[in-house]
Amino acid sequence: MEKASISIINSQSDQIEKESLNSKSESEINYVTEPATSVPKHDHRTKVQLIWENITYVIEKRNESTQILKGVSGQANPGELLVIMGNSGAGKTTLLNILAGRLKSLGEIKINGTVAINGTNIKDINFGYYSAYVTQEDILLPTLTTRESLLFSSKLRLPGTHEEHVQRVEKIIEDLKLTRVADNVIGSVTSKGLSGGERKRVCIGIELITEPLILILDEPTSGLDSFTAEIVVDLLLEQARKGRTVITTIHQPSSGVFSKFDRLVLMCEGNIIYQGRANESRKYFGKLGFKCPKLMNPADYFMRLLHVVDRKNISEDEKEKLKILVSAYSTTDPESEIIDPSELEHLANKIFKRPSTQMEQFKILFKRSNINSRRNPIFGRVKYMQAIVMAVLLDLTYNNIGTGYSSIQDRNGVLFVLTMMGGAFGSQNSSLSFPSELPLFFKETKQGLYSTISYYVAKSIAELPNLVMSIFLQALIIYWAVGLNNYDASKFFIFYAALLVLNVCGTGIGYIVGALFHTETSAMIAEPIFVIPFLLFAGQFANVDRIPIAFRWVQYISPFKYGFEALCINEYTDLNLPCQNCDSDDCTKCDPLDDLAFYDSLGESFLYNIIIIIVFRIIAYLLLWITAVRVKR
Ligand SMILES: Nc1ncnc2c1ncn2[C@@H]1O[C@H](COP(=O)(O)OP(=O)(O)OP(=O)(O)O)[C@@H](O)[C@H]1O
Repeated sequence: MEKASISIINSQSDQIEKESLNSKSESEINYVTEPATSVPKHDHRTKVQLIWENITYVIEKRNESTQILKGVSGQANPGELLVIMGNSGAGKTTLLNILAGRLKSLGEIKINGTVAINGTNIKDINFGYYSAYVTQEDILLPTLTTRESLLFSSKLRLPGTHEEHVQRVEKIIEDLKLTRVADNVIGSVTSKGLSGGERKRVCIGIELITEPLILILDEPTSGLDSFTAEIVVDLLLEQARKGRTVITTIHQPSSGVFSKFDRLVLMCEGNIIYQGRANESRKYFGKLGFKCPKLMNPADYFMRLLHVVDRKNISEDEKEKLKILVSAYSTTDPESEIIDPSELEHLANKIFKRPSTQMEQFKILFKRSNINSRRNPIFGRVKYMQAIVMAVLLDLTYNNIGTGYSSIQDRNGVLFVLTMMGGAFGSQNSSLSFPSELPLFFKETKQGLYSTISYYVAKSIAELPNLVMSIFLQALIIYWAVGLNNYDASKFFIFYAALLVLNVCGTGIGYIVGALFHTETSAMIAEPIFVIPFLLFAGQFANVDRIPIAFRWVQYISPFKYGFEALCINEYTDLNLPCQNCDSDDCTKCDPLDDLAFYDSLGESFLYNIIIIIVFRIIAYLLLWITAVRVKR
């Protein structure tokens, strides 16, 4: 589309709206320069037209250049639902991401062309402030309810009092017809929750919180049945009718859904081959000789028409068809309406402000993580179950350990198993903690809703209470059933503290694994690779001279070494145990600590593990921060 061909049409209604806008005070209209006020943030009467011109997307790999988008131009108008369709691999998602400002030239990817809203290049403004992007995947916390998901998002995105947030959320729940499921948990593949359509509506609702002027969606109806898909499309139409500019890709719409589209962009092999009113598309292709049978869904017909069997070896017939479609399109003059560019001149040079301070972010994220760790079985039920089952098993094995000679071996055994469990279980559970939330973290961090440090600190602290409680229960059951320290109550709390510190060290290893491996499966597989060396090279579970020289240093940073040491020092100090089987009082007294070659004091072994906790957590934070920086790019 030539820019020159775009004329300014000021319809009567636009004029009336402009006049009413003009009658408002400057502060009311100019929401852009005053973002930190209360609702509503955007004035709906502000209309935004998105125009993209001559967009090319080229991948240059090893002297080979692949052109994915071949200089496409077009426009999306306020008050309309624009749907992008095309064959698989046509470049729909690529174009959508460029329009949303989510793709930039980087490395082998070269992007050219301009995307502008009302004459302002989106590169010159904080586009995310005016637009919202709904991803194809539903990125939500499965443990939160619909209402909670919207409320936390509202608090993270906008300033305002609790009452204002509640009011805004209730309105969205009502508008999106989610009242019936407002207090139902989102759920996931493994735990039943909302239906696919309801989940999609929650995702859209979350993006509507900031009242964006442009709503961009990637395949919002994927995986939904035709009835549910129609509900979602109706919702998008409602949003468009409120004055928003709505752009979406849609895969296989039913004829009912297709008939609802306002405008249609059809793509084939990186070209736009139709752009205009959806209800005129059938006629357009008919004129070109591609007649859609009367009873056939036009969307199905177009998909068949645009289908390319093998992109690398396009057949002569397909080439001919593509040539006709591309050349016919370039000679058409797609309808052109444009909003007066002066209307949003104030969009330029907009400086985005985070809606909340670090402390506010921390408080909101802490509350959200707290609910998640209470409801997520990995951090809640599973942790308690693990702790109690292992405690019972140890009790059955070491019950009433006594103070005889053989109890030394048993004590070493029970303390060793506890050491292993403490580090390994702590690490295993928390290695899944980040991956389960990373998609949401990436999305929100990309939107600039909070800093990595606020998220990290809030999450680490929120996950502690379950750990503290479950380890306390475990310690309580084991200590008294086994008869550790000959039932000396004063030493119970040191025993518990040593176990807890060890578990917290383990969670540090888990966080590092989770921050390095971004999916639950890869984190689960990688976790033992990180834990076992700490165990194997701790210097106590294999003779030091067996450990390869290159790995001997590992013992000095092994939480297992200091954890086991602390448990043993607490156990054997002041406990008189005979060195051989003998019943008399003058049996030689043993010093198991000497046999174990423990030369640190109790305080030192605690201190070293506390240092390890701090260092591991800093490493995990840095890894997460690096990932977040990469995602933002
Ligand atoms: N970074 C990239 N590296 C290599 N190829 C890419 C890259 N990005 C996109 N492509 C290729 O560009 C083409 C268009 O991709 P895009 O995801 O935009 O297609 P689409 O029309 O959305 O397809 P679908 O409907 O199947 O999702 C595809 O062949 C894809 O493999």
